[in-house]
Amino acid sequence: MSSLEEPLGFDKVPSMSTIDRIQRFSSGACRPREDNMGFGNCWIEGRSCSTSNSCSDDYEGRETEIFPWVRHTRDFSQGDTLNRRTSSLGRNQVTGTGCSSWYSSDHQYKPKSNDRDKQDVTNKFLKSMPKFVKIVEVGPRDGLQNEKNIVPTAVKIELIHRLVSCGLPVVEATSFVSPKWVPQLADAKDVMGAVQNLEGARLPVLTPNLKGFEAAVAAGAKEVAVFASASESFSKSNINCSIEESLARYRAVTHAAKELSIPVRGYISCVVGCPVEGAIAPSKVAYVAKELYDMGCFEISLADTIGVGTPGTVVPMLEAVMAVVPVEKLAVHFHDTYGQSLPNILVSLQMGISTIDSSIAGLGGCPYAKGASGNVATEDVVYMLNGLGVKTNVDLTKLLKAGDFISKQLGRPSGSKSAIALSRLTADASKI
Ligand SMILES: CC(C)(COP(=O)([O-])OP(=O)([O-])OC[C@H]1O[C@@H](n2cnc3c(N)ncnc32)[C@H](O)[C@@H]1OP(=O)([O-])[O-])[C@@H](O)C(=O)NCCC(=O)NCCSC(=O)C[C@@](C)(O)CC(=O)[O-]
Repeated sequence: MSSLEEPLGFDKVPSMSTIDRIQRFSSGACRPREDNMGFGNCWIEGRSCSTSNSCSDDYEGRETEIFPWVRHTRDFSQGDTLNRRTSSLGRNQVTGTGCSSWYSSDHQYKPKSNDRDKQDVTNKFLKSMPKFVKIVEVGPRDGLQNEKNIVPTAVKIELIHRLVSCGLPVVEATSFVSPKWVPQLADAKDVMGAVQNLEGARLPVLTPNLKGFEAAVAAGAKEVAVFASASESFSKSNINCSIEESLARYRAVTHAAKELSIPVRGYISCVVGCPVEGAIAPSKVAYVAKELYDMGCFEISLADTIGVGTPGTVVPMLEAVMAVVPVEKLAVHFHDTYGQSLPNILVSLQMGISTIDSSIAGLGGCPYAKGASGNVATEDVVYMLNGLGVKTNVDLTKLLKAGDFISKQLGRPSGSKSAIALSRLTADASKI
């Protein structure tokens, strides 16, 4: 068994208990870290991209807007069973019409008024949640870059349209990388050309160097992402250069992007484990994060490329990164190889992160990371966030349809557990 086949656990990090760490970070989740605001210019964040969406001020006004699942007043006698169930199932919320089941009010947790201790526990773990989470959908790019059979361009374009119509604020469209390295996305120019004027979502693309950046801009991209690694070995295998060389390339990209007022997101791969090097030190991740932030990336997405992280390793990694980059500039990107994505997302939320990457139907994987499986499924993330009462502005019913569409195109079942469970529920309901 390689070291990576063992879950990376809490025993690998120094003293302080996980709960202590979570508590330390959760109380200040909404506030900028004044002690760390002195570096890293934020020039790139001019447009509508709100990364401070964990703040309730930011959110308050939006509740009256377009959160379809927030409303519980549909007339279910008219047959809107799926919407009813998908909008309420994950939560302690009862919208039922007589069908008594495990999610009825009998099963809600209701602390008694004199039961302050229990109420304190609930508050401790749930009150620190951000009010709103921005989901960055990476399916069309991360999801499709690893497919054995190349997905037709028209299907990619249709998928992007469907995802945007779900209310997802960001849909990563494709990559302007070498077609020799990633033939699956060799049609980047055609995909971008077809969606560049699509409204309702930002559509960033991956660019590994200046050549890719120029091609992306020429094709109509209005936002890009660069992708570094916390592991030397992975940097070599993914982009054929060292970490330092990659940072120099990305400085050239962010410089060119600044001239054109194009926002640049920065990814860091292998933030807890690398397929070659094993466990990665949090300090290495923090180093790369600070470099990307200082060169002007408006957001840093921390990627557990091979999905080996557990809350035991994710918490200290986030702690190290949050010491050098403000929490509202961070996103998390989990692959679900060991089924750890949702617990990892949960602790990330508790630590104040409010931007989550995910992929429709759990598609995904990196062609240069042996053992990397799909990303956490967007449907599962939205289901959990609904359950926590955290807003996303994403319509789960439409999301399920988009997941169904791409799963059928790929000829395999969805990788989303929520999608599978909810589709059974719909099938059962239609028999009633
Ligand atoms: C970075 C390179 C290009 C270096 O590749 P290289 O071979 O070292 O590049 P080079 O500069 O020596 O050039 C070789 C050839 O590639 C061409 N070339 C050079 N750049 C480009 C470009 N942008 N677009 C198109 N062509 C390009 C260049 O013009 C030349 O063409 P030739 O003269 O031989 O005909 C290559 O390694 C590459 O494309 N790697 C991309 C790998 C990749 O896309 N991986 C998956 C995405 S990252 C990921 O999934 C992780 C993430 C983000 O999701 C987070 C996580 O979960 O970890």
